[in-house]
Amino acid sequence: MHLKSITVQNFRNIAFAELAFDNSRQFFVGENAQGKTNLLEAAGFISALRSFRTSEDRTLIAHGKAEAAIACEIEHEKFGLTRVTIRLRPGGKEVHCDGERIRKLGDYIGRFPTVVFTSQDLLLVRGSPGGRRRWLDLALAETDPEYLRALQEYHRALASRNQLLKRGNGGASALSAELDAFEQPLARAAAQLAKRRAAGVEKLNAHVAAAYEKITAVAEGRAKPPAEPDRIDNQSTPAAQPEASPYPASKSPAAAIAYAPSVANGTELDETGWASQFASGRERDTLMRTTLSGPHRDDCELTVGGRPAREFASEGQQRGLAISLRLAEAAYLREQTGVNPVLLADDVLGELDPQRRRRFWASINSDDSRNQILATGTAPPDAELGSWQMFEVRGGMFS
Ligand SMILES: Nc1ncnc2c1ncn2[C@@H]1O[C@H](COP(=O)(O)OP(=O)(O)OP(=O)(O)O)[C@@H](O)[C@H]1O
Repeated sequence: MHLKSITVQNFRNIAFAELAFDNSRQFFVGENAQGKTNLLEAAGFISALRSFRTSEDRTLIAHGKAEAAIACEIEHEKFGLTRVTIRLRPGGKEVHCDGERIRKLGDYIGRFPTVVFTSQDLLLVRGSPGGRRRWLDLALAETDPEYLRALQEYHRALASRNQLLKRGNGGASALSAELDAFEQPLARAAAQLAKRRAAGVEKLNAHVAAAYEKITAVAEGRAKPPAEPDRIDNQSTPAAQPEASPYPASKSPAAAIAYAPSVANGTELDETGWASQFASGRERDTLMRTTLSGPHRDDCELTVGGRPAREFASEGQQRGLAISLRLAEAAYLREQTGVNPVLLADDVLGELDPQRRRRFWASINSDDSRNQILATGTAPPDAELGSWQMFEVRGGMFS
């Protein structure tokens, strides 16, 4: 899809901006705190009706204003020319798509995919599991309405179960009838989530590996196993040298993502299996006053050269991996929906070393589909990155 225009009103520090985009890529240049990210945030809002920076919609409304608005004209692979308008008020949002009021997120999410690249993406690699789960949930929810339904059902049932556990009067046996009632939908949704996450991550993994290989000179090959712990010279044993590997270095996967469910055999459990799983955790959960395991505690394991990226990858590799996750997300969305997402690159280019930066752009440009890219920076892009439609941003004004 292609954003042909965007109009933004009372959105953070943007009082009013009406921007028409040509068929090339758009670059927003300006000093810090001028409104560059705010514009990308508004553009990204059309995908899942949420900001990529905050879950608090009210913070998006300009100080002292009653409401904010975003309107986009989109050239879309499936729907043709489409107009989306969004009004944000402290009490909620109102969304229209070609004049039709959207009432359910499930009827809308995934129609207009965007993928955002920000400096915060490094947290996908280095941060806690919650960030990776949110990333995965969004990619899967945007491509699979059943996934979104299961996710919503799971979180509703989980919140009710936790509320009950917090009250906790009388221990697990006293609560058993009520727990039964909440664990039924919880188990149904958990079985769906685990199965769909496993399948989704497997597909994403192929894209992560391909993207990482494209943007990284895969000279890293197959990493050496760690030295034996009782050797004080910190040398690998001869058997652990790379030539002992049964795989040629160039064939070993450089980067990978794997589903790491919090319940080890979670992907094999059906609804009944999950129900007994939750039931068996009642004593412990009542004591701790919360549900300690389940899909809400899942993670994704990221590796480079077969080793956990968080502990062993270099800073450059971690940045490369974070960007690969986003490129993989874009490829996955395109593969699953047939719609080419708009890429929103928020000042990430400066953070990559020149070689990875070149490869990043080459990997995007080599794509048959040539995604539209809206990018920001405090300085104009290098000449080698080709031509852009340039906008200067100052105090929430665009010229
Ligand atoms: N609700 C709001 N109402 C008015 N202004 C706001 C609101 N929320 C944020 N701002 C202002 O928006 C500005 C930040 O804009 P933005 O995050 O787009 O910066 P930027 O141009 O991307 O800068 P950087 O290069 O530092 O990321 C700040 O001046 C901030 O005070």
